[in-house]
Amino acid sequence: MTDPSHIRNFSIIAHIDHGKSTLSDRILEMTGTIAERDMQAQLLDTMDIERERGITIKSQAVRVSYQADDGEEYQFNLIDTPGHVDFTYEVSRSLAACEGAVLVVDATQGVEAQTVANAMMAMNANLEIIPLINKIDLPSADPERVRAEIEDALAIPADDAVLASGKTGVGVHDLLEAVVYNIPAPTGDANAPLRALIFDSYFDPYRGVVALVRIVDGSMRKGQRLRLMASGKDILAEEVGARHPVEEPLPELGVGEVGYLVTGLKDLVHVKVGDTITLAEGGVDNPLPGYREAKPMVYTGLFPIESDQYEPLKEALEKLSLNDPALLWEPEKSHALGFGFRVGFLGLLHMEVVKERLEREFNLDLLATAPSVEYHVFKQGGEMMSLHSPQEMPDPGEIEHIEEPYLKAKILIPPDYVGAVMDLTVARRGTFVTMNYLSQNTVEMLWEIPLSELIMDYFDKLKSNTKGYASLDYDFAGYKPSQLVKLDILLSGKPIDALSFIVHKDKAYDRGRVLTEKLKEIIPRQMFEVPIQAAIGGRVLARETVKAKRKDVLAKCYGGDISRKRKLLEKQKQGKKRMKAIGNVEVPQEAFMAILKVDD
Ligand SMILES: Nc1nc2c(ncn2[C@@H]2O[C@H](COP(=O)(O)OP(=O)(O)OP(=O)(O)O)[C@@H](O)[C@H]2O)c(=O)[nH]1
Repeated sequence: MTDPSHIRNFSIIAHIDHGKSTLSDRILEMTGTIAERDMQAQLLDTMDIERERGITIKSQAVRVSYQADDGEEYQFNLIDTPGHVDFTYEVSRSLAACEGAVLVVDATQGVEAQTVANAMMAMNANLEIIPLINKIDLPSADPERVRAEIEDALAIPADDAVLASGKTGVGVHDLLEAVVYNIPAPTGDANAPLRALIFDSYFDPYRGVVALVRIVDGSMRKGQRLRLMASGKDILAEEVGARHPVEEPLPELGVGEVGYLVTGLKDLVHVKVGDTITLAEGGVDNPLPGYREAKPMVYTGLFPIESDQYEPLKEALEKLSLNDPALLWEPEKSHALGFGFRVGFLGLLHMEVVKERLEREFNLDLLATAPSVEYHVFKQGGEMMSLHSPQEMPDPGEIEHIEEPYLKAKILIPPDYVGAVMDLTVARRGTFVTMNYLSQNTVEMLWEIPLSELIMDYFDKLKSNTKGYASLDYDFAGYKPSQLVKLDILLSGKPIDALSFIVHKDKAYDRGRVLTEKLKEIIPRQMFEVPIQAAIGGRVLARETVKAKRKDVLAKCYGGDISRKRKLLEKQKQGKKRMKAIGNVEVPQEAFMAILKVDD
């Protein structure tokens, strides 16, 4: 057990890609936690997908010993947090376990939307913030401009901001010293009964559920009987210890320490992140303040391409949810696609990551329908139903009104792009709220925008309309009434439930027209003509036709070049993987996502 005066618990927070993970790697290396030869880039990003995409999805906690210039040895508990807005809730959990935060700002990019959002979260959690201007090795780095931006935009004094490069290691020693001197040591009552905060949890196939904990009062020992206060569940502490990041068992965890607890439970539901752990006997009555639970924002249908993969898909979802409380799912049946699941995600990135994991780690071929949000449909007579899928939409005659989720969106841009953001966001039914200058180079615009519009490729459009300068952060604002209708897509005259979507009345015609044009490009020619129609109720708004196939594909090869012929067949086969026969029409995956890509 370390004396709390020699413990420092901190998070590293930043806008995406500003270099948190690289900086964490360097800290592990420079404190000798990981020998250089064992160093793998982005060590804390343990999931394959995290490493490949260079993004952090799950928070990670690691304990580091640091021999400071004052000759004393300190225990640092460093918590790497995700930067993407989908995973904001992970950041808030991590912050609750810390006394301080290192706010990383890229010296070439300056303050961006999630820099502001994360800094706000850290301030609200009363953390001591150490600003760090990163990537100063880059020729385009402009630390003085960024220093001014941190002060103007965030009101954080930045005279003493650490100048560093996670890549070369310069400035990292300064950072470690700043952590010792600026971040307060944890305080807590060692003699009081145990109170510990669960800030993360995961499922270990051999040991069951492991909770990551921060001890606030008292201590936690192996063999103790403990109580999870929110779920009322009693457990036996099978093992406690610290992560370096390899787990090292310890006899006990004391005040201020961060570590892990092997709970012996087989189910993640009882181990709620944000819950307080106390003693089963003689414990406390008042839990620590919890924090917000993750709630899915977008829903999509996931269907196996081969119907015999339904059970394996269910098992895979069960396994993934063990480790991802934010993932919600229920069975869904589509006339067009058969049996599958409606799955709720925190956002589009979360959705992509989960789909990719299901396909890669569980070897499944899946078809995903276009993401949708949760609508509130008020029926005549007052009953409210939550709609996760356009297919569940009641008949218009039964509906009194519909409400949809809105977001408060914050967009940071250089002043030149205000007009471009206005045009795009108004076209997406956004309502302008206010705008102010954070600094000479940065304008902050606040908007209210329907979530359904945001998930339709809004961010990519925003980026391309502002030459990549815009950054975006958002928060749930609440539900508002909206004039929404269900748009059906018909192939060969039959409505295809899995292709229908919900759209604002005023946009229905345009979106229907663009979508039928897109589908005409996407759906391959078949042996017969395929009419594509967009309709509301029985009224057709737009129509296109996929012409019948004229020749055999192989005819193109003139019988000569064998390798080309093989390649062509190979290509066809791969294409097939992502196709699903709906009636007698082969429909590729892109058709389901085409609605997200309609231009305004
Ligand atoms: N030149 C230079 N590049 C850096 C430095 N730090 C990080 N990078 C690069 O910047 C990119 C993003 O770095 P990451 O460490 O993955 O950023 P992150 O903030 O952890 O990103 P998320 O986990 O996705 O939020 C990578 O390509 C890094 O190689 C630095 O100090 N100098």
